[in-house]
Amino acid sequence: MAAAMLPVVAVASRPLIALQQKNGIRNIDTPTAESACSSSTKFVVKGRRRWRVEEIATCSRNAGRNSSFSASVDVSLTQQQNGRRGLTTVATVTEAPVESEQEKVGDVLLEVRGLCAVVEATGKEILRGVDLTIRQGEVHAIMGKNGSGKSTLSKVLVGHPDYQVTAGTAVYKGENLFDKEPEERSHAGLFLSFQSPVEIPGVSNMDFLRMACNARRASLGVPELGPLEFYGYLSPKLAALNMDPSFLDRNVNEGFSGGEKKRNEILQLAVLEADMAILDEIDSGLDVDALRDVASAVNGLRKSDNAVLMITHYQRLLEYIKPTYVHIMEAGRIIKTGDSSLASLLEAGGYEAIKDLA
Ligand SMILES: Nc1ncnc2c1ncn2[C@@H]1O[C@H](COP(=O)(O)OP(=O)(O)OP(=O)(O)O)[C@@H](O)[C@H]1O
Repeated sequence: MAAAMLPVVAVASRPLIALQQKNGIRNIDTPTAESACSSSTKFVVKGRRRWRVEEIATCSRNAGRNSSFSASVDVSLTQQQNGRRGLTTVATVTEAPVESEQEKVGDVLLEVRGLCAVVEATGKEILRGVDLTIRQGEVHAIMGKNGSGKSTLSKVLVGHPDYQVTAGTAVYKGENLFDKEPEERSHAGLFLSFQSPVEIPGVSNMDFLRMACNARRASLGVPELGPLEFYGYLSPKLAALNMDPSFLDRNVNEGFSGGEKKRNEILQLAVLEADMAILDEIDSGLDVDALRDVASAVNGLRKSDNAVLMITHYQRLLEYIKPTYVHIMEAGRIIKTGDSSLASLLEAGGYEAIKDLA
């Protein structure tokens, strides 16, 4: 039986996160996971009865996502009967990135586990076990067929009274989100832009925005803004959205066109400087210019310590606001997660195209 102690060369010291044995080689022992990829590591290769392992031929490394590396360990073998030489890959090793090379990964902002929710009035189950982790600095997009539960998820997270949580957890900034009243969630920086923003007759947009802004500032322990100061704070945000100042004097969303309502939602987001913005179909009903304005305003608000969760049906929005992850929701669950290529696949081939993806 061939057995050899093989030095693995030229692989930096990184924690081993996966070792896959190839080509019929069994029992590749690594001393410890930690040292598996260090230059002094020796693999014990057994199991090729008629082949003698000569030496490591190559040990190549490829950069992968998140600065991880995969190493392919090749050895040259000699067939004992006839001396024929061959080359085979005996293992692929996936290494975690060393600390200095790691992309900055933000702290977890929102962690949802096994979330189930029903319509309060009827008991109809809509969410059937949603799992979702959102870190600071990330943009998540949720796509899915009509009626799959996307809006319900966003409304449950902000505490909409139409829904009752029946199972699961949601931890936001380390605290149980469901222990908080909707208002407290908002003060804690959770923001939902509604798919169909409501009109508030009798309340001027300016007063509404200042009230919301000051409530958030009070909860953060920073001084409230008077009318003049607030106008100074608001003006650049209004300009970023290409909104006419006359919108401030009108009642909240009253008589606004669909696109104007969406811009107004993002103006609210900008004023509140939310940490976790949930944007439910902000692209619906927007003309091309409005979509660009709204998307660039959202991009302008992104920081390393906040995050965005957007619900959309179309890849178009994701061309402007680049997602870190794209999730597909079906029947009240997230059934697939990937990068923006998932949205491209969906756009090209519909939901049928992603049905069979692993
Ligand atoms: N308050 C409610 N009362 C009754 N049914 C509801 C209620 N809220 C949601 N539903 C139902 O739950 C399902 C999911 O609705 P939801 O709005 O979350 O879907 P969605 O994925 O956002 O759909 P769309 O892409 O069409 O906006 C739908 O069948 C909807 O009719």
